[in-house]
Amino acid sequence: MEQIRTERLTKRYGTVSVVQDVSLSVQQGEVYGFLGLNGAGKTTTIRTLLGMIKPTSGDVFLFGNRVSESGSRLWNQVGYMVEMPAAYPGFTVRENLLLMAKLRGLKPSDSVDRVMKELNLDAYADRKAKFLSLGNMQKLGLAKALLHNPDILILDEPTNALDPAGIVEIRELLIRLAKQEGKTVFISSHILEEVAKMATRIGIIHKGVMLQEITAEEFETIRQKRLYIGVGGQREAARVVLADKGYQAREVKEGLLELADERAVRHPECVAKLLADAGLPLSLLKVEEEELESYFLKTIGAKEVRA
Ligand SMILES: Nc1ncnc2c1ncn2[C@@H]1O[C@H](COP(=O)(O)OP(=O)(O)OP(=O)(O)O)[C@@H](O)[C@H]1O
Repeated sequence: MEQIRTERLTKRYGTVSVVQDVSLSVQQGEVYGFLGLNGAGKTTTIRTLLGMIKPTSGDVFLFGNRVSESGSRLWNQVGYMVEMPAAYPGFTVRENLLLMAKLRGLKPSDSVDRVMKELNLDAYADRKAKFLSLGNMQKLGLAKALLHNPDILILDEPTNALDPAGIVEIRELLIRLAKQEGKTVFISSHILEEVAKMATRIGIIHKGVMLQEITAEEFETIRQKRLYIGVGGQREAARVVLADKGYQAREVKEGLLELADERAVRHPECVAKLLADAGLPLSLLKVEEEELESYFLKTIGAKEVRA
């Protein structure tokens, strides 16, 4: 079931298109990773999804309802966090959540206890918001977004201020919410690796334009793999042996050669044997996937070349 859809969404400020003809669709239970550099148009897209700003043209639908025509009813089923969350600084974590629960007309104790547990905020329940670390502030923001157990979660850079442990925690929480509870999660990020670890689908936006939309599986298969071999001081000798069998090798740093062809990546043992037989034993042999960031930048770069 489709939960989020934009149709040729465009937002212009003056003559500048900050978001240009973005069409995307997110099904129930998906974690959609909306990936782009700073200024790519992620926050603007998210704000239009949430009805906070009006599109210049195009449409936004949540649960099949056009956002511009839907009343406040819609927001009972949507949780969101856009940019750095705010909280009442003099209130404790629990008080902030109780207040939010009250505003949402929820039975406070149940929902507040549940989200504090989900986000491991129990230990900070009685700490005033102004004394929280940036990461815990962000968790408080997420807790507020989850308080009413919404079906759609829309989160702008949700792991921005978190430490590595916090990132893993939030990632696992979001995956669980999607997989086990069927929630639909839309998150923006500028870190490909982060998105790749939790998203079922990834949309890459650059300069307001959607460049590519791929599933997590497609992403795994199109990422280039390379074979790295350590040849010590025998670089030239190794190259000659490899070239003789049709392998192209490039030196990436001293004594380390990189082979990009599929034959080498699929059968590194053949490469190792070939060199060992030639009296050139390897000090290292490993297959590595392309750096995620480089894939991201390549995708963006390709667009720039075409433009
Ligand atoms: N109200 C506005 N008036 C004019 N330009 C704006 C306005 N809001 C955003 N922009 C511009 O739109 C572009 C996209 O901004 P947006 O915040 O959507 O990007 P982003 O991908 O979310 O980046 P970031 O991660 O930095 O928030 C930026 O160049 C920004 O300066």
